Amino acid sequence: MDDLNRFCESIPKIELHAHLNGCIRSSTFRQLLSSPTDQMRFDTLDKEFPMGDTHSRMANFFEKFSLLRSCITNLDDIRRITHETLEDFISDNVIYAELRTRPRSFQNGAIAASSYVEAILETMQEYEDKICSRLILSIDRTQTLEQAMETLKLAEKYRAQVVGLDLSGDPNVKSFERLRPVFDLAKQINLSTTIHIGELPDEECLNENNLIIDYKPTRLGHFNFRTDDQEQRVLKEQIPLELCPTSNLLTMNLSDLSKHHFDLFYKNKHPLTICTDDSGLMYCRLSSEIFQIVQTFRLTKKELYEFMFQTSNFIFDKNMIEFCQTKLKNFSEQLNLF
Ligand SMILES: CNc1ncnc2c1ncn2[C@@H]1O[C@H](COP(=O)(O)O)[C@@H](O)[C@H]1O
Repeated sequence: MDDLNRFCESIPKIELHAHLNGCIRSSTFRQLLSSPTDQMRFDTLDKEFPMGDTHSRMANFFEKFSLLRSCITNLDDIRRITHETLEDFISDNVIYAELRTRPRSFQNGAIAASSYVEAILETMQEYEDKICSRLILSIDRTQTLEQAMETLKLAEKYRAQVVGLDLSGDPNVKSFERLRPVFDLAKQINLSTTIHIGELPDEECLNENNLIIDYKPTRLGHFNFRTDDQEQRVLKEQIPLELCPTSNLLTMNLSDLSKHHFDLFYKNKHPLTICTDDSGLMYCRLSSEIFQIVQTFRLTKKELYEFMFQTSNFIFDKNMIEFCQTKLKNFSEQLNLF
């Protein structure tokens, strides 16, 4: 492993865009789906992502997601996934992580969505001395306004560890306008928000981008497809962007990372963070995502250090900014970096 790669591994890292059920290790998925009749499900997950355009890639992506979610059937499963996800981030020197998930109930509602959230929060708490982790609750684009409101209520109930609200799911479903009242309420109670934006190149998606930018969430996810005007607005408003290289490359159907919009926003000194999105599904780690960016866009060690430092400014739990910055400063002093 070369020096730069090692540096990307050892630098204290911040992960701000990781979907919990997208982080399931494939070995765990296989164990959870242990019945022989599950061969079809294994085959679906093993299928390579199709070549095709963004729409067909996205369809395949979401088919895989519903499979991953289907293997979590009780609270022990979600505790295990949380535990393994945190272990994986710790082994990659991640010091602060915001995980996101859509609350769900089990056994036809006998086990409530609040128990799902509590199981994750308790597991996070067990790891507090090894990694600082916080939870973002996701609203899925297909959900009703009432369901979304329930998620907001859960976020309020567990406010100490739940630090934000996310909108995600199949971008073919344009639902921001319908769900906006919930996001307006989130703003009123000072709950941070992050919204997936610009995941498809179609006109409807571009139209929805305008509504999302008008709302001005705390952070935006991906922003793969956008108009020049939308790009300028996000730059002007300085809305931090969560970029996920492997995931973006795959869904945007880009031949190589040099065409990724990291370049444009980085050159404009825009607030940015590099994230994994779905490390289990994409077989990626945060250090390798960062390494690819550093290598492709020729960032120096100092630039990467500064990049990580600026990322710490827009984590949702503002009480932990100092913690992240101290860890980074200690790292640079130990290595005599500057
Ligand atoms: C291109 N990337 C993406 N775009 C949009 N939504 C995504 C996503 N990656 C993941 N999700 C959303 O997160 C859910 C899994 O996490 P939880 O089961 O809630 O923990 C997926 O079902 C999907 O709706």
